Amino acid sequence: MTVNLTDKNLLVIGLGLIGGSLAKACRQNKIFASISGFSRKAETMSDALSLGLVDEVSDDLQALVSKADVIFLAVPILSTPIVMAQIQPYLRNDTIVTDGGSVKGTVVKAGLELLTDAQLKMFVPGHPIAGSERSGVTAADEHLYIDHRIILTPIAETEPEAVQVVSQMWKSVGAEVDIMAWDYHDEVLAATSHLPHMLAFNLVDTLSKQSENREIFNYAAGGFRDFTRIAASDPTMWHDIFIANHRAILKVLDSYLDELHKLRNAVAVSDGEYMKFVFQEAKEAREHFSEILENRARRLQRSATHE
Ligand SMILES: NC(=O)C1=CN([C@@H]2O[C@H](COP(=O)(O)OP(=O)(O)OC[C@H]3O[C@@H](n4cnc5c(N)ncnc54)[C@H](O)[C@@H]3O)[C@@H](O)[C@H]2O)C=CC1
Ligand SMILES: O=C(O)C(=O)Cc1ccc(O)cc1
Repeated sequence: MTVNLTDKNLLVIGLGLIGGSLAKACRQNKIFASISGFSRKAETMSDALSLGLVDEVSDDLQALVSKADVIFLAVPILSTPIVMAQIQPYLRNDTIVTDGGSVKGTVVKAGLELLTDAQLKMFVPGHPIAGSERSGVTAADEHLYIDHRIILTPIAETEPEAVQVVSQMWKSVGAEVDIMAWDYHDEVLAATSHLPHMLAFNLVDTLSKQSENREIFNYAAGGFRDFTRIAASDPTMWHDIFIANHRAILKVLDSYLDELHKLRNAVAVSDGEYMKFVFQEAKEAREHFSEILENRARRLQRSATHE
């Protein structure tokens, strides 16, 4: 079912990479009747206005929230409960509240604690699996979400109609929407996103502290260059993610450390057979992953040509 968003107002709170990109894409594609923006710093709000990301900004959060039909929260994950508490008194019962935070447990918990029963019906936690190491209002990119997945994690109280509106918003900017339970989301993302970021921060920090290894940055190519890109991600955002999802991250980190120790021992005793076994399994996993990605690209291509 297609939902009409063209008579609705979108309010984006947090005008950085994720919020700014959604606002810009929705504005350029004329998805909503109007797009309002709010961010902590006045300078970010005036930049968002002059960069054409939003139609209006204001420091009057009450007025913005009162007229919003859909509110997208795109602030660091530990700031999300604070912002939710600020907007809650002004939410209408038909205003949809959604977000883009990388950890869903914290957002779901905040919603359950702060929102009324009526407001919970309109609560649709979400997470775009799209982004980069860049942050801030100037990083906003209207193409960011094209062909990327968005995970929505509605709770038992969420009305299907609210999920439909949020799905429609994301599809309108070129994304694909998946629905998942919030706790499963946090476990999956701990493994696929949070652990790799931890390894990148740790590896780049470790090597940069070894003065004799400074030279290696001059020769950073291929794999290590990718690690350095990820290690340039925003420290506040990742501080919040590691605190918010620590239980799931520790679980996957511990099993990773066990496997790393086994590989270390194989290197120590030159157990080539074990090494080859691990490398071969990893290669096969990557080939399987590439196949999934290619099939997905073909599927997206087919649905684009049929539209
Ligand atoms: N950067 C990425 O690649 C991705 C980030 N996310 C999630 O999206 C959310 C936003 O991340 P980014 O856009 O990358 O961060 P960002 O740093 O680019 O933007 C965040 C914005 O929120 C503002 N802000 C912070 N606290 C605020 C408050 N209390 N009230 C109002 N505004 C406030 C900041 O001033 C900034 O303008 C985070 O929860 C993050 O986990 C999700 C997917 C990808
Ligand atoms: O830059 C990268 O490689 C990313 O992985 C971006 C990213 C960061 C955080 C998320 O929650 C989702 C995507």
